Amino acid sequence: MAVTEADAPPASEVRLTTERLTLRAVTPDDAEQLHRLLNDWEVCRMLQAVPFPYPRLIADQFIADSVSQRLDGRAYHFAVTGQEDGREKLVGAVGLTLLPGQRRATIGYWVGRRFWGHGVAREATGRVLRWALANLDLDSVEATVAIDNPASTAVLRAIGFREIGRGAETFLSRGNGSHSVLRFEAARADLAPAPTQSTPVADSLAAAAAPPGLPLVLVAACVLIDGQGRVLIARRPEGRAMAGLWEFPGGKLEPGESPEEALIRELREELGVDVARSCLAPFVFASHSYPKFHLLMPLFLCRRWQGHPVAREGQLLRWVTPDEMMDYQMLPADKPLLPLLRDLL
Ligand SMILES: Nc1nc2c([nH]c(=O)n2[C@H]2C[C@H](O)[C@@H](COP(=O)(O)OP(=O)(O)OP(=O)(O)O)O2)c(=O)[nH]1
Ligand SMILES: [Mg+2]
Repeated sequence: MAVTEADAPPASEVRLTTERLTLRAVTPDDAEQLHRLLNDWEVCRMLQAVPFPYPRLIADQFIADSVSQRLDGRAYHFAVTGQEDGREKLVGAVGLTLLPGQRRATIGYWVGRRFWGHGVAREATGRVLRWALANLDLDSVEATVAIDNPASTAVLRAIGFREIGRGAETFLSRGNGSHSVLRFEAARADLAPAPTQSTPVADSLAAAAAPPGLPLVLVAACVLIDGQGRVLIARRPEGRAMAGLWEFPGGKLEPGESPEEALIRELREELGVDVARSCLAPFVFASHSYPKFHLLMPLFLCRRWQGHPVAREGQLLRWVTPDEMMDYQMLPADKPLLPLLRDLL
């Protein structure tokens, strides 16, 4: 998919933090510590592609490969570091490898033995997973765990991975033959905090309009159209439900608001632009059942506004032609609307 991230920091420079840890690109300076931590039978025997003993030369080679893979966007190997006596200390690594052309990736991780039992794998791997689903063109991430590795299985389940099957794989450190493994997968819905709030307006309509049991959520959204017939789309940022998917600017109605009022407020909050009510033309609406709520979303068109749209809420913005828009992974409710928009423009 031809989605360039020119206005986002290049993924090769990504540095992620958690409460206790920093995750950054592996560099040649990590080789010595990495070799010391990984050249440990208890660590190696759980990793498929790591021999035991683990020669220093292979550590150097792994680091050189991971630098070039990161630059090409093929894989992201993070050094997981913590602070000890005021100094940065390597504690483990997390690697994410993209499966070309598939919107899927595999993830793997290890933690040095002396750092076991502190939730490092869970904290670091969960962080990379959330970043990846929000910022790379992915819909799911897979992991494989040796059947005799219950600690790692628990890590994956805690992060939100689901078991999807069993299989057999070779493990370099364990010699010939294949060994039983469990396969896991995590998609956006396994991570995202489900949006639960609905407005009083929505609540009062819910019984009539939504499928049984699903609260109705009212959202107003807008297609901003520029002088060249391009439309503005936004990528939902990390931390939001369905992060990483693209949408039209807008948001939920607050109590007492009309859709137009909500939209004028949202466009100011999200993009810093001012829109007059008379410049909002109703176009179509989306009616879509998500797992936890039913969405009813009027979509307006707008060709005139004041100010230059800027991302005020950490979202990524993109002006796209209607044809280009088809290459973006839009929110599920928006998909039926796209051909209508393309016909219009
Ligand atoms: N803005 C917008 N929301 C959409 C679109 N398609 C679609 O399914 N939605 C859904 C995603 C969300 O569940 C919901 C909008 O909720 P939101 O979380 O963005 O709402 P908001 O901007 O008011 O943000 P917040 O204050 O609740 O954090 O509508 C779309 O094209 N634009
Ligand atoms: Mg919004």
